[in-house]
Amino acid sequence: MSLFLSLLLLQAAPHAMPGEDAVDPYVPNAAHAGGEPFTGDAMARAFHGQDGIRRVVDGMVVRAYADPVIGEIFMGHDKVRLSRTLFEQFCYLLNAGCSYSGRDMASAHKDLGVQRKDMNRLVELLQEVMRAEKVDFQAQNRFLSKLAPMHHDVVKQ
Ligand code: HEM
Repeated sequence: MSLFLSLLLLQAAPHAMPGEDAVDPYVPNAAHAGGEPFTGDAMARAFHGQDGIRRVVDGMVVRAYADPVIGEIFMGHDKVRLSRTLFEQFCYLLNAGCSYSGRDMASAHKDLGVQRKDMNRLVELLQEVMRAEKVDFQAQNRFLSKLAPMHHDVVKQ
């Protein structure tokens, strides 16, 4: 793609990083993150700030794409965008100073056919990376509880 076209697309989607595929237009909204952020800075500190959250997200994304159980669902989807929007979402929910610019959970997952077992597997991978990041166990569980209600929008009913 020419530099001119890349710059034009970046202007049309102001949050997008170079190399991201275009998605259908939508209006960004904090409610798309699927939950209210924690209050105070305890959770952000437990995840070691934005640098720690970045390590957790990148570790989870790498594991998800390579995973024998759920890798197939991720294959062919834009890893650059997913890494960015997932980071924004986690950082927003953990009250670590970000806003979320991605799609709502129902729209982002509507054609993926995610099943309960896939959700369980992703949670296992997230636990693995939170442990590697040495996130306090109680904070891990608080975060998982924040994500849990989103399964209604993620898992195919
Ligand atoms: C609570 C659990 C989950 C959360 C919080 C979550 C969060 C997200 C976010 C923030 C995005 C990006 C939205 C955007 O860029 O506009 C996304 C996309 C995606 N998610 Fe999830 N997700 C969850 C569960 C899952 C599961 C269990 C799977 C599959 C095993 C999955 C597979 C995907 C895929 C493949 C995409 C890319 C869709 C696309 O490119 O159009 N997600 N998810």
